[in-house]
Amino acid sequence: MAVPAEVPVLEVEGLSHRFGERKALDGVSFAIPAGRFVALLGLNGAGKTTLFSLITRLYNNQTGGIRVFGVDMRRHPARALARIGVVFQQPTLDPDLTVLQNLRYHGGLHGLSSKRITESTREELTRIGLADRADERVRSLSGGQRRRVEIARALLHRPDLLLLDEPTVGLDIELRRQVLDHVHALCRERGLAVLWATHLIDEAWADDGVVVLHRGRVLAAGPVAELRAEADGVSLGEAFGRLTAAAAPRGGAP
Ligand SMILES: Nc1ncnc2c1ncn2[C@@H]1O[C@H](COP(=O)(O)OP(=O)(O)OP(=O)(O)O)[C@@H](O)[C@H]1O
Repeated sequence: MAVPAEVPVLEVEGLSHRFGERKALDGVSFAIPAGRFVALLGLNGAGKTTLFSLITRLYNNQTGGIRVFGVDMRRHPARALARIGVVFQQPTLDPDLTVLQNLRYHGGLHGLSSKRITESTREELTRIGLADRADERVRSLSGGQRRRVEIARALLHRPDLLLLDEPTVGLDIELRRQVLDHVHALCRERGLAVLWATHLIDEAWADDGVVVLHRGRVLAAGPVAELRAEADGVSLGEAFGRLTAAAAPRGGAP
């Protein structure tokens, strides 16, 4: 179905979430258009994983709305979720299965036909340069290769939005750069919208978008360049530091 270019791939509006007395998210709003890489920057406990859990419907949103290409997550969860791919914080590949078996299993869970799984796995493995490792056990791959297989797996059903929750944890500098390069290329070449949660400032590049999440609130959202310009041209790290330092501590338990 053709979608007007102006409809954001992801719209989050006024989203709040509590764990008992603890407010983990407080009126979170932002949008991501097609082809955009957006870094969700936040310190530990900022609410990044809670936000991902709401977007992937692990939790029901209590207040506010989530729309994927205009499809309301609460009213039409299956339609909205079908357009999302997710890479979790913790590795979720089975190390004793081969790369291909891991991918085929996931494709089956998404209800893809055997033919479509074969086509998609071939395409994705070629894209990440691991087509010749398809029949090896995941255990024999490096950390960076495993991460790329997880990204390939998340793309098998051809989603429009890719969510990655701190996907470079445990990777060295070179592997981190490779994974970042790979995901940026997916945005450019395939028009994928990406939400990349991280506490590492340098993972947001100059041309990316950024959402600064702090203690459950969005302190800033927009292009990295705009955020820096508003802070008199300082680095993103400095701008982030100023924003979070200026934010008044919230009442109640953090
Ligand atoms: N299941 C839960 N029950 C109670 N409190 C929770 C639960 N999950 C998260 N929280 C709290 O909600 C807040 C946000 O946590 P969340 O895990 O979303 O942050 P985060 O930005 O992903 O942090 P990290 O970078 O450490 O993973 C924290 O105060 C956390 O303690």
